[in-house]
Amino acid sequence: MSAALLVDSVTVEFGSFRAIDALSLAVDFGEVRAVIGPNGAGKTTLLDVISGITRPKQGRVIFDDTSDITRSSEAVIARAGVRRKFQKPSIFEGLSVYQHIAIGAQGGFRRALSQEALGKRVHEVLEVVGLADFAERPASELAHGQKQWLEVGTVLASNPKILMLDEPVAGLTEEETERTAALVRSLKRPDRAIVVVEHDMDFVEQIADRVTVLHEGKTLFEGSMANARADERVVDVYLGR
Ligand SMILES: Nc1ncnc2c1ncn2[C@@H]1O[C@H](COP(=O)(O)OP(=O)(O)OP(=O)(O)O)[C@@H](O)[C@H]1O
Repeated sequence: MSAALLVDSVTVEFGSFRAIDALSLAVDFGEVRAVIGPNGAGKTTLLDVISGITRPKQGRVIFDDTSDITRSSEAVIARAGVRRKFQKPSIFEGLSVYQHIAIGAQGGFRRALSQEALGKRVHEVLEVVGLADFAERPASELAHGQKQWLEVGTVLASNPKILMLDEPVAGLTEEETERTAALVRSLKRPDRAIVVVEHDMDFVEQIADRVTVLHEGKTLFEGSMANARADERVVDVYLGR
């Protein structure tokens, strides 16, 4: 199996503070990987490095086995198919749900889509994220959970190879969390890797094939969620608190 994403001995420093410390991590195509760990462990910084927002001091990020994206710009990385849903949904005032997804879809293809192809793509995505009945609504009128799904849809519309979700269920109700878990599972594909940062462990257990537990910028544990729960070090620094 080829690695969708290889983080190879990456170090990130902010001044004299080491947020990521010689971290290595490989995510396979077809996999849903959760990255968990206490506040400040370096999870968001890791996503920032992968998406080209933060430059590592050392190390490399390799996409799809061959493509070194360590020094690529955010735009180049996104165009290659490495996409991220940020923690806070970015909703454009005045644009409809449909228009949000359409913007996502147009960003994902090398050539502009025809109106027909675009409409088809947007409707497909609206179905997947459960917002088909809301297409013409102003996105700003959606409930918080629906905004999260809209943001997932906007990213999904570009057909990403690597889909990164930063805290997709923060602030969601139990029912919305269940729906989000079903949504994430439905996005699994043999040619896609999904990386999720989340603090809700029941959600993580439902979606993740494997979890990586970060602590102080290093990997403390990697394996199944069930084994993470049974790992004394993981319980000490994170799960037992
Ligand atoms: N731009 C920055 N400048 C200085 N320090 C930073 C910067 N970004 C992050 N840090 C620090 O790096 C460490 C890792 O932060 P990061 O946001 O990656 O943690 P996290 O695991 O995502 O935490 P949380 O679960 O709270 O989101 C923290 O101590 C944070 O204060």
